[in-house]
Amino acid sequence: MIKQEYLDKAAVLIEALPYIQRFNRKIMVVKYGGSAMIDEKLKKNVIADVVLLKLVGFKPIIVHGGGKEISRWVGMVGMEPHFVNGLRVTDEDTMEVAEMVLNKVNKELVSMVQALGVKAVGISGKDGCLLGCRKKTSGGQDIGYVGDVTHVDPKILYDLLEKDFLPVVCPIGMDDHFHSYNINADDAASAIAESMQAEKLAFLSDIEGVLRDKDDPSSLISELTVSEAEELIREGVVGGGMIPKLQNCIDAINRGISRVHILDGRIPHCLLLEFFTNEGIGTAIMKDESQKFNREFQK
Ligand SMILES: Nc1ncnc2c1ncn2[C@@H]1O[C@H](COP(=O)(O)OP(=O)(O)O)[C@@H](O)[C@H]1O
Ligand SMILES: CC(=O)N[C@@H](CCC(=O)OP(=O)(O)O)C(=O)O
Repeated sequence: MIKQEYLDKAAVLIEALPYIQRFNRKIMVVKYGGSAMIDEKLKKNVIADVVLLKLVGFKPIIVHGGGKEISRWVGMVGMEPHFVNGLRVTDEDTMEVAEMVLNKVNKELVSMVQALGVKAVGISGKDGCLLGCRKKTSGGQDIGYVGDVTHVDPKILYDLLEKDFLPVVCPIGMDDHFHSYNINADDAASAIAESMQAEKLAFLSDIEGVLRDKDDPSSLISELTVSEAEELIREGVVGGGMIPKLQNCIDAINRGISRVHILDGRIPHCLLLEFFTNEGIGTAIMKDESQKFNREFQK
């Protein structure tokens, strides 16, 4: 007997067939945040969705975080994690731990993809000079080896896609002097999506999407134009990590990505439901002139 979960997936995909054909071979960047990697089953669900996207003809690229795991290891080696405006203060020791942990998470995700029969290659932003950066400061404050992406060289990603590999990228970059920097994974994902003019950019987090009241999941805003998103930031409706995330979405749209999505990576089949159903499950952000309330499979 066929398992119900496969039948559900098949139903979503059958409904989405015209869309799948229209966007065949288009690049999708999926930012998979550490807060949505809470257990093995959920991780497997997300990876299964990404693999399915690849099998039906898209070209997905995973850019992952691992903030929670880095903090756990920083604690294990007897240091205290510190953040300024959501960015990890990264001294030399922290940089070493962050790079080790992100590489570990990277290879775990690669294994999970490969366990489903699709070949993946895990790289950091240092490989092939993918992510060039310079030292970032936060409000004039020195926060150590935190990088601002200044340049993306996507050649390595095009080469991997061309050879049919699924790229898995961790957010470590290099400056002009080949020093390693810790880059916020949202920044890395949007920089990559912009440089490749991806069809889609999706941020998987541990919240339903953008909420009018952050403690009330039923206040989910399903669709937002850039102006509305800017207003939510100005009015203080969004706070914490959602401010830079939404700003990244706005910037990505202003730089040519047509739709960007913020969704809950803890929901089974979140990517399929967001991309391939008219209602979606998260928040879709789009240009001001886009047609709202008619996702038409997120045109
Ligand atoms: N209006 C809002 N809607 C949704 N999330 C919000 C809002 N305001 C603040 N947040 C916070 O932003 C967080 C998401 O950002 P962040 O923790 O940086 O995500 P991630 O670690 O997955 O990249 C949510 O968990 C929530 O606590
Ligand atoms: C500079 C900075 O803060 N870098 C992040 C990189 C990982 C990340 O962004 O992970 P999530 O997506 O899981 O938050 C960090 O060290 O936590």
